[in-house]
Amino acid sequence: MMDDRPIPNVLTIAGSDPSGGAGIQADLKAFSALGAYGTSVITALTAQNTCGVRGVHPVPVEFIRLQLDTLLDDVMIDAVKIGMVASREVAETIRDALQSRRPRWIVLDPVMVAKSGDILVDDAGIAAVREVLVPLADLITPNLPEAAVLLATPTATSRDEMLAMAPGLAGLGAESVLLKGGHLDDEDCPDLLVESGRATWLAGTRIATSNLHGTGCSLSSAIAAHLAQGDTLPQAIAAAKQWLEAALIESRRLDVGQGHGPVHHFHRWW
Ligand SMILES: Nc1ncnc2c1ncn2[C@@H]1O[C@H](COP(=O)(O)OP(=O)(O)OP(=O)(O)O)[C@@H](O)[C@H]1O
Ligand SMILES: Cc1ncc(CO)c(N)n1
Repeated sequence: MMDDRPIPNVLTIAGSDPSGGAGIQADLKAFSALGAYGTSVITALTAQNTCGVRGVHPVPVEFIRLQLDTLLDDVMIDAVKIGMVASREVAETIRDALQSRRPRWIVLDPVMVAKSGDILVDDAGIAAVREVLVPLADLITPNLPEAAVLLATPTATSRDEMLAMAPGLAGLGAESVLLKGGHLDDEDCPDLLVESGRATWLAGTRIATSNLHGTGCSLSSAIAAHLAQGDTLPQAIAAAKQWLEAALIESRRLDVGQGHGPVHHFHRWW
């Protein structure tokens, strides 16, 4: 059957994860699994596996700028997902590049800590992301510890405490916020969408798996891929959550590492 629908271009600006479950690698897999053409600008190399992070090697800021300018001078980007940003200089470089050639959609995952508990971005980097990049974003996707750091409040431990964070999160300056409830000690996995000051619960069934490496990266990239194809924000989030739930379930077929393994991004294909 002929299919003439145009395929959108999506960009990830993030760090590399050699184990393939998080960072740039997860983002490109999510874009490809969900019908978007993936491009990437790498902000840092990490030496990590499913058990932990052994090293971080930041890409010099001038070379991040060169990657961004070289790509954006040539390729029209429909949606961008921003992940690991570790310094103010990098945050400002990304802001400047995106302001002159702004994609329709900017999704920001405020990455701070890997699933292993290792720190990827220090306090100064986090402050820079909050001040420089969050106000540019159509959507930010903090998990509970990330939301607590962004607001300088204790980490929410219940749905009521998640709801209580909504006004503060809305005040950070992004258009919308998806507060992810994966870290809640709850039999479900509820996420809270805060859009135009309105908070909506998005239900999620908690899947019993330790394959949780890169769930946040994969979700934000899946949302960007759907937005680039014309979905509204609530449609894109619903579709991305449905895809991630199946990717978590089908991760049982993967045998990757001894720690927190990856999700199965391509479960719809193989
Ligand atoms: N065990 C689980 N079962 C089903 N959904 C889950 C589970 N854990 C997390 N999720 C969902 O996955 C998405 C990502 O949430 P999570 O809080 O794990 O992100 P994260 O901590 O940023 O991930 P990472 O840092 O590993 O990239 C959310 O929609 C969350 O509700
Ligand atoms: C490079 C990279 N980005 C983000 C995360 C968060 O999951 C990770 N573990 N590694």
